[in-house]
This record gives sequence, C-alpha cells and structure tokens, in this order.
Amino acid sequence: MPDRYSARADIILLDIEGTTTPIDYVFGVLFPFAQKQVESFLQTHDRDSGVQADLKRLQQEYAADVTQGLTVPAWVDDSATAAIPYIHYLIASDRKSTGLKSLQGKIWESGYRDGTLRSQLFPDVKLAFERWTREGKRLYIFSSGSVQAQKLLFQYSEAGDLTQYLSGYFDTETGSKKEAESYRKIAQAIGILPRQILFISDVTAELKAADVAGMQTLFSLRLGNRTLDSEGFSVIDSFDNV
Ligand SMILES: CSCCC(=O)C(=O)COP(=O)(O)O
Ligand SMILES: [Mg+2]
Repeated sequence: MPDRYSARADIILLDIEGTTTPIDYVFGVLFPFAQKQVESFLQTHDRDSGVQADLKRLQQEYAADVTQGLTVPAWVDDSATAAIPYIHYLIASDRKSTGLKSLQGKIWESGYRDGTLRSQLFPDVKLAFERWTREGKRLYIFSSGSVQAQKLLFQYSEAGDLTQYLSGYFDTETGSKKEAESYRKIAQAIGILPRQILFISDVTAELKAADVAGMQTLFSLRLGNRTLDSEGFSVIDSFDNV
C-alpha cells in the first residue's frame, strides 16, 4: 500500500453512505425516522411550496413506475397523505429518487434540530477533514441525499459541526451518480479540471462514471459496507492514507 494515495489532488469529492458515514446509520436510523415521521410531517407541511414540489416530482415518478408495469402501492387521490404508501415503498427499496431525497431532508431537519438525530461519521473523518484543509485541499460532497440532508448530516454530527471544512455540496439535481456527465458538471461548477479531483465512494458504478469523466478515484471499504469487490479500483479502509 502506498504511503499516501493521490496526494496530488486539489479537490476531494466524497460520497456519504459507506464512505464518511456507516451504512447502518442511514438504514438503521435515518430511513426509519423518515418512515415514522412522514405521515405527521405531510399533515403539517402539505401546503409548503417545497413539499408540494417534492410531491409533484414523486407523482411523476409514480406515473412512470406504473407505465413501466412496476408493482407499486396505489396513490389513490390528490391529498398529500395519499402519497404515503408509495413513499414507504420507495424508502424500503432504497430508491435514489430526487423527490424522495428532497422530502427526506425536510423530515430529518426537525430531528436534527431537536436533538433526536445525531449523525455518525467514521472515526478518521474529522481528522482527515482537518488535515486535508491544512494541506490546502478543498472538500466537496456528492451524495444521493439532498444538499439540505448533507448539510444537516455534517452540521449535527457526533464529532461536532464539520461544515466549516466543506466548500460545497452536490446531489442528484446535478445528475445521477452513475453518469459521467454528472462528474463533468461538478468539475465545471468547481472550476477545475476533473483530473485534479479525487472522488471516493463505496459504489464501483459511481467510481466508473467518475473515472470516465477523468477524475482520480478510490474505493471505500468501510466496516459494514455491502460491496466488498473493488473491481480493480484502489482500496482504502480509512482516510488516514489519503
Ligand atoms: C445525505 S444523508 C442521507 C443519505 C442518503 O439518503 C443516501 O441515499 C446516501 O446516498 P450516498 O449517495 O451518499 O451513498
Ligand atoms: Mg455510498
């Protein structure tokens, strides 16, 4: 194993689930919280314009699922609560849907603010953020979770508020994490060449897309991760050597 990986990258772009944060926290805490709270949240916030926009997106996704012949729970009328069975289904199937992720971010906000939620990060994350920043690197996030959810996760973490180390956030509004075009757009938005960016993720399809776009890549093999096969990408099990 080299002493340090990709020390020549100016920008470090990080996935969240399976890279900075245990998969267990997302599946065992965040998703059940959203499942439990979605009904009361929609009853209270169904008139908010942001929530209405999320529901409209979800309704379009539902229509596309039905057209494709997928077996999905019925969305029976135009009331906000009629969306609940479909939302439960999407959460249970871990659909990386922009509408769902946006809604989840809004639901998690109250949990973070009242102290019910505190996000978990791997123990080396804070030290690496401090070190990379000292070295003059800039840190960005690219996650399927909404930008709002990403900011909350790093603000209300068990290691404290780490948002001061992050220069920006990208979610699937930029595009799918499995499409090379999304990584080109990110490089363009940051104003740097793709090859100056190191992307770290636990999902090889995401690394392949970043690689096609010309980014440097590392496969994150963290405790509790589901994918163990790096498919030839260089592997790290912590940020200590990056
Ligand atoms: C931003 S916290 C919520 C994480 C989430 O909802 C998710 O789908 C994680 O996806 P990632 O792309 O970070 O693996
Ligand atoms: Mg991930």
